[in-house]
Amino acid sequence: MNQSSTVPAVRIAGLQQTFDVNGASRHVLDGVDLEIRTGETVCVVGHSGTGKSTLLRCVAGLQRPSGGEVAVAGQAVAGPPDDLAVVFQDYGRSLMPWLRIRENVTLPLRRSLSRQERNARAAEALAAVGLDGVERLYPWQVSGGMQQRVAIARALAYRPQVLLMDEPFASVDAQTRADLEDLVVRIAAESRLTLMVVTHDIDEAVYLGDRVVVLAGKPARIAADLEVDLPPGRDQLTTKADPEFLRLRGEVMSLIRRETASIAEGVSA
Ligand SMILES: Nc1ncnc2c1ncn2[C@@H]1O[C@H](COP(=O)(O)OP(=O)(O)OP(=O)(O)O)[C@@H](O)[C@H]1O
Repeated sequence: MNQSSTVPAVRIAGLQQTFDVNGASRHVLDGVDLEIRTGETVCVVGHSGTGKSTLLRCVAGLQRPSGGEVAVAGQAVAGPPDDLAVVFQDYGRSLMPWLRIRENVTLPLRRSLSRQERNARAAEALAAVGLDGVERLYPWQVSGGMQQRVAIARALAYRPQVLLMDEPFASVDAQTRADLEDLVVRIAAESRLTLMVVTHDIDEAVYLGDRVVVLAGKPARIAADLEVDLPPGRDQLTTKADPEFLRLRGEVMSLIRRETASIAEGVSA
């Protein structure tokens, strides 16, 4: 076994995050430990405000943790890592409306590749997300679901080793969401891409993930780290009716419900 296959794609150890809010200290994450293997998809779920996005931002190098360590491909994170891309929920803010779709996709490659190489990458990435022939349109000339595909294509064109997604499908309708979930399942299966997906949606987490991690508590820690033992080749109808899918979904839901109940008790106490 070569050494690179033993180094986790993402390693989070003893992560602490405290924010200073109007002079008061808010302890959000308390000793989070998580390793994600190369090629694995890990979905992070938890109650609203638990610290899921904060955790993702620490991995993306957009938030400096108060304590602990984060490493991507064995390198300590001190700023946005080279081999990592992020897709956010709000495609409307992440795409530049004054740039055509091709230029939006090639934007992160402007310094590193020639125009010809950039355009070839854009064509390949747009084809991978099922968007051939839209290169010359502006983002506002296509639907919301298509805009989120453009944001995913931009991340893929960069050819990252690790892709982070923060509520990537929260702003699209249910059918588009299912299509985008299937797109991500296909991309993850076809590549060695390592994926960390933050989502509110428990069904989505179990459907996409090789593992589902539940973040809970105030301050939050990992309350559960569950292997998703479902057959490969996921399908919206058969996978979501599989007894193992339903069992896992129920387990995650009860963990989050327990958390919601304890927060409510804390508020009324
Ligand atoms: N820069 C910051 N300064 C102060 N507080 C912050 C900051 N970023 C996040 N927080 C607080 O940290 C907590 C966790 O926020 P975070 O956005 O990570 O939660 P989340 O689980 O992603 O929530 P949601 O599911 O609602 O998006 C919240 O109480 C939030 O207000």
